[in-house]
Amino acid sequence: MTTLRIAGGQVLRPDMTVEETDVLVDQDEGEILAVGPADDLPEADETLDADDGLVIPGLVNAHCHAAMTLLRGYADDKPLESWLREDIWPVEAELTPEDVRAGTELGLLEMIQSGTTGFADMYFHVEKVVEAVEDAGLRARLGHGIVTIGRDEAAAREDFETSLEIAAEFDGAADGRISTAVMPHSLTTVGEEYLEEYIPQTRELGVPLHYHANETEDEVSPIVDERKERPLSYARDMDMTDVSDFVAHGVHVNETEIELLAETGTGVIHCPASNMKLASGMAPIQAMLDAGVTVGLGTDGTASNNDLDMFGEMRDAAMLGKLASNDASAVDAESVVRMATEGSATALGFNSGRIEEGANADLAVLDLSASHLTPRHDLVSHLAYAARGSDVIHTICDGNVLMADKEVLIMDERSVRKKAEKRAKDAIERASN
Ligand SMILES: CSC[C@H]1O[C@@H](n2cnc3c(O)ncnc32)[C@H](O)[C@@H]1O
Ligand SMILES: [Zn+2]
Repeated sequence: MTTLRIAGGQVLRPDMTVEETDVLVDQDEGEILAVGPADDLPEADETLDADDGLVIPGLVNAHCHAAMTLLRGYADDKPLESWLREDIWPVEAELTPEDVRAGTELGLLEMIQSGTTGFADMYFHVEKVVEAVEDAGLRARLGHGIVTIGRDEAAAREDFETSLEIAAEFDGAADGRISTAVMPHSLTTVGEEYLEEYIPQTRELGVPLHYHANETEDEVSPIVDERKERPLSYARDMDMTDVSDFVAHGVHVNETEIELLAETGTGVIHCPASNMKLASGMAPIQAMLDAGVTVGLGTDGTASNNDLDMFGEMRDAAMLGKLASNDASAVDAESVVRMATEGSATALGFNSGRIEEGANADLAVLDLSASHLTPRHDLVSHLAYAARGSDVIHTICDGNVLMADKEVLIMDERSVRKKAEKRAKDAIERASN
């Protein structure tokens, strides 16, 4: 057995207490072997110094489109519908498989540098996303996003079938770090006839569903007008609210839908920065937490955020949650730290997000010596309100050190950035011709 010790740090435990202790990792199994004082643990093959640092579970970005790093800053300050149709989709139509690979690599680099070790991704050319994740050493639930509106029947069927094939082919890839889901884009961009036909096949395959739901009012009202029922009630009718399923956004949900989410165990991935930037609305997160809904946290794509820093997302979630509830005690520091760790991991079906024996060895270490983290009254407060992705010094996933002392070991940072820069410019140029 090859072992790694993360030594001398303050460690965030699952009950949100912080204790000075060491973490011992079995690198072959990619699991945490033990958490305990240095003197009680056996010697390890390798040691990572966490002195003056805070050891946390690797953050889990439970909804994103990693390759959209290519579109960061390309189209800002517009609402969802026109942003997608006028700006984003025309460029995405030009993206080649190698563009998706380059954009995903850039996204993964940013994740590693900011302490994210796991994520869920909905995109296309997913075989390239798989390659990038395999090489970068992260953990991910991946899927091909299905859109049927505006497509003829053959193309719509092909899209759904691609999603099923991708989910079947890559589930368990990269030694189990990659799992999959079938990913209809949303309840308004995929036709009912296709959901009726293909959701039973998804269930047979045994993978979860992931889709955008109740993101904007404009997305809710056509469903309510046409069907006289709420979107998530329609989703339940379509067998799309299993305990393994998770929806992105859940901004415009009413009390009945919150109950439905809690009863079925369907996860909700809160994306506060995207919701603010696209002016989609304020999700009732405290009400969902009170009802017992599994709530995770995601950045969405970098074209609507504009970064993949989960520390920023925690802060945004806490701030927006208070505003939405008109209550300063709502969505407190502990709640957002839980969302970004255990909540997201549970929604995605990962055995991560907790530093305890038997959990995946997915970890991040922050340098606490920065002026913006001084004094240290409450480290959970610092995680939620004061820390930044750039405070992360070490990132470990599946027991492997991906970044040590801020040096990314798994990819060549400069060439990843250079390649993405060129491919982004070329794709936008092709789209404007
Ligand atoms: C078909 S692959 C996924 C698809 O989703 C688009 N997208 C990015 N952000 C959002 C969002 O907030 N709501 C809905 N759709 C979004 C992305 O551009 C891809 O086309
Ligand atoms: Zn999205």
